[in-house]
Amino acid sequence: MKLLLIGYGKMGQAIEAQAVARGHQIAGIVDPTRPEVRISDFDASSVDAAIEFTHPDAAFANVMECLRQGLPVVCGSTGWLHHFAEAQALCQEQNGALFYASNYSVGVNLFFHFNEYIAAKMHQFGGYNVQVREIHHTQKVDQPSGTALTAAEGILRNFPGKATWRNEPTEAANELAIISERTGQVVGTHIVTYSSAVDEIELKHEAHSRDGFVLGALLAAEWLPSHRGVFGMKDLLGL
Ligand SMILES: NC(=O)C1=CN([C@@H]2O[C@H](COP(=O)(O)OP(=O)(O)OC[C@H]3O[C@@H](n4cnc5c(N)ncnc54)[C@H](OP(=O)(O)O)[C@@H]3O)[C@@H](O)[C@H]2O)C=CC1
Ligand SMILES: O=C(O)C1=N[C@H](C(=O)O)C[C@H](O)C1
Repeated sequence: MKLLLIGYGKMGQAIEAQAVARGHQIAGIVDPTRPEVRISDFDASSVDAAIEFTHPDAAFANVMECLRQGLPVVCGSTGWLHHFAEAQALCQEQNGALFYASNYSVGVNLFFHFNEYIAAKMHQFGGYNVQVREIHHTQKVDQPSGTALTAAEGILRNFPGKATWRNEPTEAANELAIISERTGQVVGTHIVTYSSAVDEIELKHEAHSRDGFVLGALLAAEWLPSHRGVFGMKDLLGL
């Protein structure tokens, strides 16, 4: 496949290495270090899929540009989902293809799945409070992480005692606390804790490297060109 990489930081560079190892060609790399290369230089005749891992302030414009150029786009950037409905609308209007996941790791998507099941059971039996904690490297610009937000949304859908989330400890029973920590080079750790007066249950995902995110993004890029619409990891993994 011919892939366009948008963003050539930690994820973009890791994706390039695994993509080449899987037999793909890199049709172009769009990044501030290469101002001469633009998304508008590419279309469906030169690129099978674009993979976007940039910055919360850049992702929306990049995704919109890909859709306008008729490029299937796999986006992993976090912190821009307040614009997601606009991207969905353009995708539908253009009969395009957009894939988004706050986390491309297969393990994290199983973690989301089990977390929703546990949240529903915990609420059913009562007596438990719940909290989300995420730990990342100090270069991360958005907070809470996209993954923590997806986990929190899964809890809010299944644990009716919680109505909203707050990115700090909270005493309000109807608020779900998301605690964010930034330290060292931590790739990404997410912990959901259910605690009662008598015990505690923890669901934890710890990424040992970026390889799991990269593999998931490449699987999405290989799957997306034969589909039309807006998709996520549940579609890819059949969860
Ligand atoms: N969904 C998932 O599974 C994962 C998501 N992420 C998310 O992906 C994003 C990128 O992460 P990561 O690679 O670690 O970040 P990095 O900061 O290492 O890399 C981002 C790159 O994008 C570049 N960039 C900034 N603006 C633009 C633009 N308008 N067009 C093209 N490139 C641009 C940056 O350039 P410069 O430095 O010059 O600004 C930098 O080279 C983050 O939002 C992160 O949260 C990360 C890992 C997994
Ligand atoms: O910025 C990162 O590094 C990561 N971002 C994603 C997020 O915000 O959840 C996914 C992963 O945790 C790494």
